[in-house]
Order: sequence, then C-alpha cells, then structure tokens
Amino acid sequence: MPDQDTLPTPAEVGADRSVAEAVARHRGTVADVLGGRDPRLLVVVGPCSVHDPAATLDYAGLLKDAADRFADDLVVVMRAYLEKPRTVAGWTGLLPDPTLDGKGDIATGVRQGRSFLAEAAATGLPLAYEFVDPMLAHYVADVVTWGAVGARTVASQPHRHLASWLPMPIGMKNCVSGRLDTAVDAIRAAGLPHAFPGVAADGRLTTLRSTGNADAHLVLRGGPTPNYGAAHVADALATLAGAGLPPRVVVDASHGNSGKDHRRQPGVVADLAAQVEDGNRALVGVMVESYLADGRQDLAAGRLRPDLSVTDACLGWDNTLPLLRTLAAAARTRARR
Ligand SMILES: O=C[C@H](O)[C@H](O)COP(=O)(O)O
Ligand SMILES: C=C(OP(=O)(O)O)C(=O)O
Repeated sequence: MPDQDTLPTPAEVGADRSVAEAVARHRGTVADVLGGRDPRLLVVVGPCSVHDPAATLDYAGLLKDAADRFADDLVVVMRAYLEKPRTVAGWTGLLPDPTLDGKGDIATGVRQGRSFLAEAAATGLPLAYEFVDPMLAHYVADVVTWGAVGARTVASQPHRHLASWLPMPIGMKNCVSGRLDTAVDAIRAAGLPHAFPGVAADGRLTTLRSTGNADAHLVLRGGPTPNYGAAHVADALATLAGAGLPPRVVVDASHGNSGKDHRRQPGVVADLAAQVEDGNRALVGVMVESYLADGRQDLAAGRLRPDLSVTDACLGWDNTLPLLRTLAAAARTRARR
C-alpha cells in the first residue's frame, strides 16, 4: 500500500482523451490570435484561484454562455488556476492543498484537481493555468489551452524549460518589480530547445527534450505602478522588437495594474478597449480576475462562501459581463478598420 503522501502517477489520474481534440483546436485558435491570423481578442478571465470546484463550475456555465455570445469578436479562455504562487506564504491552491488548511494533501489534490479540470473542459471552454510547480504540470498540462509563468517565477530556469516543452501558448508575466527584461529573456529562453528533468506518465523522473515554444509572449501585469496605458504598451512592443521578438502583448487588468483592487479593473479594461478600438493590433489579449461575487474573503474567516475568492479580490459576474461586451465591441471595431 502506498503511504498517503505518495502521489498517483500522471497516468493514474488520467490523460483526458475526450477533450484532447477540442484542446488542440483551442490552442491553435489562441496561437492564431497571437500570430495575428485571427483578428479576435483573447480574453483570459476567471477566478484568481479555484477553492470550490462546484461553484467554479457554476461560474464556468455563465462564462460559456457569454463566450458563445461574443464568439465573433472574442476568444474567451477561463482561468482554472489550481496553484497559487505566494509572495511569502499563504494558501498555495487546490492541487497542493485541497483542504485549504496547510495540510498539503497533494495526493488528494491532484485527483480532485483533475476531476475539476475534466468537468471544466467538458463545458467546451478553453482553460488557462499558471504553472507554479513544474512537477505538478504533468498532472494538468493536457487540458490547458493557455499557460502562464507568473511574475514570481519568470526568472526561473525550470519554468522557462518547462515552457519550452509545453504544447500551448505561454504568457510570461513581467516581474513583480515591474521590470520587463526578465519576461523578455524568459520568452527567448522558452523559444529554444532544452533538455531538463521532468515526470513521465508512469511517475518516473525522466529527461524531457523540448523543441522550443514559438508562442511564448509577454503579459503586462503592472508592478508597484501600472503598465497598461498606451505608452507602456508601446514601450513593451519596442522592447520586444529590440529583442527580435514578435510584437504582441496580453495585458492583465488585475494584479499590479489594479493595485489588487478589483474595483479598478473596469477602468483598466476601458483603457485597453480604447487602445484596441484605436487599432492597436499588437494588443492581442486582456486578462480579468472575475468570479461569482465581487471581492474576496479571508481563509481564516470561518465558514467560507463558495462564491467569493479566497485569494485576490475578483470582479463579480454582474460586473464582468459588461466588460466582455465592451471588449467585444472594441475588437469588432478594430477588425473592421
Ligand atoms: O494572484 C494571486 C496573488 O496575487 C498571488 O498568489 C500572490 O499573492 P500574495 O502576494 O498574497 O502572496
Ligand atoms: C499570481 C498571478 O499573477 P502574477 O504572477 O501576475 O502575480 C495570477 O495571475 O494569478
């Protein structure tokens, strides 16, 4: 009998063949948006973290309806983040800590996380995921359409190597300090072939050999001050051009761009929509942290609400829908220019 800390192998928690074709199609669509072959706007939207799978699936249902409604203008991808990077300490997400209390029952987390991802993918929505622990990537990557390397790990060689191997577009976030150069280096590193250690489907450590990820791109998430304005976007594009990289950025309306105040996200999105409407085709995507209810709650608060974020504050659904409408209108105007 394995002890309770022994993890199932990636094969035991299952590659999901039923959604493989759809995931491959979604990845191609996102790559087409990033490459300018599809004029629509990528919108990566959803909760900061998943702490209640059932409530998050309710959210997915609402988002799927909206994604279908705006499908002529937007490619909507849902944040399905099961790991959280921490500045110092805090809840690290459903995969590493499914009981939300620091017990770290990762074996249960990978099983629960997989079954949540399978159900979320079955809605037909493409899924976004931040790869925080490179080992855990092997449990989830097959259902992910758009991946992120976050502001706290973008300097890490293991994350860059992982990104070079993962079969989906990867957004590299600027550092928490606001500096862009580390993310630009990460895009370059991810574009190259590497050999590095990873986990095989049977759980054995193995040597993975990558060919490079041609769809790695920059995500502007702000720092101590925001970097979503037209001048910041132009500056980022010039930095990318200087590094010989394609001119494309996704801008995160949350995190450093909203000072972690969810009420500021609509203003950021309005600014981004104006840039899109003005014809900026290099602004390929927008990220929004959104969930069922506005705001956040502390994990220590006692009985948790299923509909309220336990990590960063999110915009509630009622305040998210108008943003999707605004972004869709802006993308439509840009496509007609
Ligand atoms: O996206 C969520 C948080 O910003 C990230 O996990 C860092 O959170 P922390 O600064 O509260 O640790
Ligand atoms: C942690 C996140 O972002 P960042 O790395 O930009 O802080 C996130 O998107 O959940």
